[in-house]
Amino acid sequence: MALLEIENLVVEFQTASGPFRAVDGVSLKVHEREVLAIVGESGSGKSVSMLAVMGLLPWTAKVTADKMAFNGRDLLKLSPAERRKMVGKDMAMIFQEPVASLNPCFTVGFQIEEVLRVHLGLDKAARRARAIELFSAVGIPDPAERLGHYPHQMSGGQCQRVMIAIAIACNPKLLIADEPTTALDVTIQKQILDLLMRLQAEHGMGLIMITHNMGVVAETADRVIVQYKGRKMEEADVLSLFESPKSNYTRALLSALPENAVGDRLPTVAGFMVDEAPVAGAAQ
Ligand SMILES: Nc1ncnc2c1ncn2[C@@H]1O[C@H](COP(=O)(O)OP(=O)(O)OP(=O)(O)O)[C@@H](O)[C@H]1O
Repeated sequence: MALLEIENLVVEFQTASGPFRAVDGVSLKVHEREVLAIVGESGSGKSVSMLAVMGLLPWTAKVTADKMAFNGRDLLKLSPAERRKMVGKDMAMIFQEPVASLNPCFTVGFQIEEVLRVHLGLDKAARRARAIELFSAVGIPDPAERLGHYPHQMSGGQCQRVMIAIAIACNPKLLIADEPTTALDVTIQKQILDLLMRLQAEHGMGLIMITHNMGVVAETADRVIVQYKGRKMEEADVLSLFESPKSNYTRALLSALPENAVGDRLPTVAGFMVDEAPVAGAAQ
């Protein structure tokens, strides 16, 4: 049984100019301990499809699917209260902007301890001990002292480590990482990716890595979904995708890697305003 199984997910937003379809019939599966990358350019519906799984979209979004099941439970039938119990505990998400994702009004210690209180019901002493343990696990120096800091007192990389600590606090079965390194310095990006991969392996989590970076895909993923304009264009294991991409869009993404630059001009993904059909089997 897949950990997460989605069939024919459609997300439409009500906008002033009428309905806008951000996700158009995406299907995917993630298994325990598997790393699935969802790759595609900005606006291709990567974040919206995962926010739909988490139940974190605004009321203007209409979410429909033939199936949306997590760990054997039908997400489409869960009450809001049941969903809240699951999100942040069994499935967790980290975001692109770590500083903005934390609440500036509370210490990072309060924020992680609140997750431990709400989801696990730990008492004060146990919460503090576990928070220190989690901060150490994600490589935050002087963890006991750091618990008393506010987000603005920490660097972007440190805040992302805090976000990761919060996300893994309840040992989730599935972690969704939405461009987790994009907002960070290049030097820090690799450290955060390495940390995520180490934690994924240690905890045996399923991991969905949302990215527009093919380098990140190559370093992390077992399987890849290529998304474009809300549709799944191609799905393949990571080696096949790099060695023999089937869709023209995937080929264009790969040829747009900076190492393929000629002279001082970076390659671009051009000419995809024309619609390309998904490759056979991608729509499943
Ligand atoms: N609340 C909203 N109301 C209307 N449209 C929205 C809303 N949220 C997202 N969208 C639109 O849905 C589309 C998909 O957005 P999404 O954030 O999923 O893209 P993405 O592939 O994750 O890109 P990025 O890498 O830039 O985050 C975009 O065109 C976006 O403008």
